[in-house]
Amino acid sequence: MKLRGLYAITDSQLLAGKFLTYVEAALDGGVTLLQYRDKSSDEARRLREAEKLHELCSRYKTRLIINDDAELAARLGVGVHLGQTDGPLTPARALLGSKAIIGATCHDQIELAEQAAREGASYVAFGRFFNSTTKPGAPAATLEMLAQARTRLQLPICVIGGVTLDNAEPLVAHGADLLAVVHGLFGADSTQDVTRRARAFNDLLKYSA
Ligand SMILES: Cc1ncc(COP(=O)(O)OP(=O)(O)O)c(N)n1
Ligand SMILES: Cc1ncsc1CCOP(=O)(O)O
Ligand SMILES: [Mg+2]
Repeated sequence: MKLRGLYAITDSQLLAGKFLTYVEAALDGGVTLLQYRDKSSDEARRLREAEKLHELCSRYKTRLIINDDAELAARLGVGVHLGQTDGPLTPARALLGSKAIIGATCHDQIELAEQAAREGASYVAFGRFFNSTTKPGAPAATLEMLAQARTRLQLPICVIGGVTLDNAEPLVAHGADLLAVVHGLFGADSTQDVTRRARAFNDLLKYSA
């Protein structure tokens, strides 16, 4: 399976009161991966929301990824995204099986990505590339690092952090396969604009590979 396209990531604050309508609008425009990212510890709500997203993703044939929580991913039979402090990849792979999509945060370090590849990651994520209101303190990565990573890694490369329609093109030109976006997608004023943005992100990835 080729992992290339828009990687939409939910944000519980930004999507308050419009969670499912905005997510469905994005799916309508085309989403390769959807990540459920909720940093709260309300486990019951997290399970409920993840189940709803799972249903929606099944309808749109989009793969769901759970941020941070391999146990919840296993419960739903979906993928997981793990940061450097979210637990090791090898047991997550054993828990979720060989077909699950498992992503790893690598900040700006190609060595972390090479290690993640050895441990069975399905894609590696670098960033933040731009200022991010969602995660302002994330370590900064550069286009030069991305180009280097492209030459050294066989895995799909995901880029994250302040990605918008106005700044995504150089990321694609330097080797990104997946554009991971929160505000640049869900910060729209209407569902119609979310769908338009999703289509436009996908168009950026269509013609180069
Ligand atoms: C696609 C993608 N890339 C990076 C991250 C960041 O993961 P992490 O460093 O664990 O930070 P949190 O998102 O958990 O705050 C991500 N979630 N998704
Ligand atoms: C989770 C995460 N990791 C690095 S930046 C970031 C936030 C991405 O959100 P936005 O697209 O709004 O900058
Ligand atoms: Mg994490």
